[in-house]
Amino acid sequence: MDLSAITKHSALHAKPSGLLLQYGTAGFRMKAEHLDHIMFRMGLLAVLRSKQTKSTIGVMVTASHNPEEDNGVKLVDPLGEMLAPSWEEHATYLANAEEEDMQRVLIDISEKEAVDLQQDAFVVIGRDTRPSSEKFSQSVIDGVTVLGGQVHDYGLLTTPQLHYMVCCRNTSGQYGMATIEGYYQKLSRAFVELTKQASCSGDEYRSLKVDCANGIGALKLKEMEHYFSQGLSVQLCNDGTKGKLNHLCGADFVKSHQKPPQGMEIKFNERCCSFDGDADRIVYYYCDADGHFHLMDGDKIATLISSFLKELLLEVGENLNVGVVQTAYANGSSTRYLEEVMKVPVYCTKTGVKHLHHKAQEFDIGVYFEANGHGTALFSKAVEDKINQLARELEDKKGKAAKILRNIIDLFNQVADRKVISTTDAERQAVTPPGLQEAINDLVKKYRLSRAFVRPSGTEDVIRVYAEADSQESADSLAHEVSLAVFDLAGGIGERPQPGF
Ligand SMILES: CC(=O)N[C@H]1[C@@H](OP(=O)(O)O)O[C@H](CO)[C@@H](O)[C@@H]1O
Ligand SMILES: [Mg+2]
Repeated sequence: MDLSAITKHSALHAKPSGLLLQYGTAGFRMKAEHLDHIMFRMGLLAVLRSKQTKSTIGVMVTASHNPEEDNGVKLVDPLGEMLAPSWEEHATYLANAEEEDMQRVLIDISEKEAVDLQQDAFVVIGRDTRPSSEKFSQSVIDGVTVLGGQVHDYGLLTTPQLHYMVCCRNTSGQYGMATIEGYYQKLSRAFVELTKQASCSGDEYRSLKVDCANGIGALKLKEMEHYFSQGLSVQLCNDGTKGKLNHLCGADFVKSHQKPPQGMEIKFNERCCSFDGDADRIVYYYCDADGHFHLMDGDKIATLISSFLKELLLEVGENLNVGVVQTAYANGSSTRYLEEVMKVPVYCTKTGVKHLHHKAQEFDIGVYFEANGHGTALFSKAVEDKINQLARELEDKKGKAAKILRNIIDLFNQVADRKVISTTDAERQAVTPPGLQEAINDLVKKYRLSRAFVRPSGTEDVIRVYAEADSQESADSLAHEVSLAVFDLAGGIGERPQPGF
């Protein structure tokens, strides 16, 4: 380690004094103006992680669904998973070190993790379309190079694409080619094959309106469109030519407001979907003949995927262990349906893809989705080998089902992201401040089929309130009452919460 070079370069990316940040639900997120030092330091950390794992590490510059003025950064571990929890702690430690402590902190982390400093390091970088992202990826590159690491900057990428690149590079191309071309080829081939195998493949099933949240999804879908040939026709809305990133559009807006995004006109039965700012969430929706809006969120997607997989497995005659993983934000009726009707075991983890991903790895096939549209299906290596073999050996109906399963495996990009209020029981119960959980319990009792919980966000400076009940009015009213309890018991500031949003 050239310690004097590190000190010199670090001073060019100086930390605002007194600023303390934490590696949260999905990395660091903040107003962009406070983040330059974090970018440089995450470049340094990525080199140490790369040396320790002797693998390529990814760095994604994005703040996903947050407003355009924010930015953020997350590290991607060797198999495309989110950074290991112990390294999240190192990230927070390094992010908060004062300038004069930088050398000591880097040495500390290297010693704790037995990093061989002589080892080569390789880091790949991607970024979203925020105005601040390009400059920030330069700061990451500065951090990587000053510690002697090599860099490949992929430039503009979606988060799932960066995860894919990292996995390809660390599996010597077995997962796919580590190029944008390789990504489009692998996914579109599986998709086109699947549409040929599907029983309903008329034209009306092949068009989709896509709300791209005015973000990176628009650029990348435009590139990918050509690979679908006749398989899919997409119409892009909110493609970034006019509107602001994530403003009144995108998956987060559609999910939390339960209405269509601005900038998209929906006709009866048109198939529509929304991405978020880094295109790692998707939610689907349509309007019925009466103009009513129907959202197919992560809960619904998980239910559809797991029932489809179970049907195919029954067809091929394989009895595999399929599980679904959700968070506390999953609607109670989806959990009941999965457990009682589908007879699928359902598990609840803390918010954040890393927690769901980890749990889903325990199954032969683990389907996980956050209600907001983050998710995928994971197939164990043994299951993947078995399905490949069945697809080769079986014929007729069984063979067809095995081939469909084979294409589904390729289509799901399986590499994944792995204060005053504190919570327990997968965040469904508030432990502090005293009296808050009791107040919530009393409010929930007033409504039928209701649930409610609160937790501090890990990506924004807010407390999130969740409520469900047997009608929209009851859910809104419960949400309002719970937010008042939070305001009163957790020291709310500013105006008291108003009903509705
Ligand atoms: C309720 C909700 O949607 N929370 C989101 C949000 O985290 P918070 O910690 O709630 O701010 O952003 C995360 C990253 O995108 C996502 O994984 C998570 O599901
Ligand atoms: Mg995102």
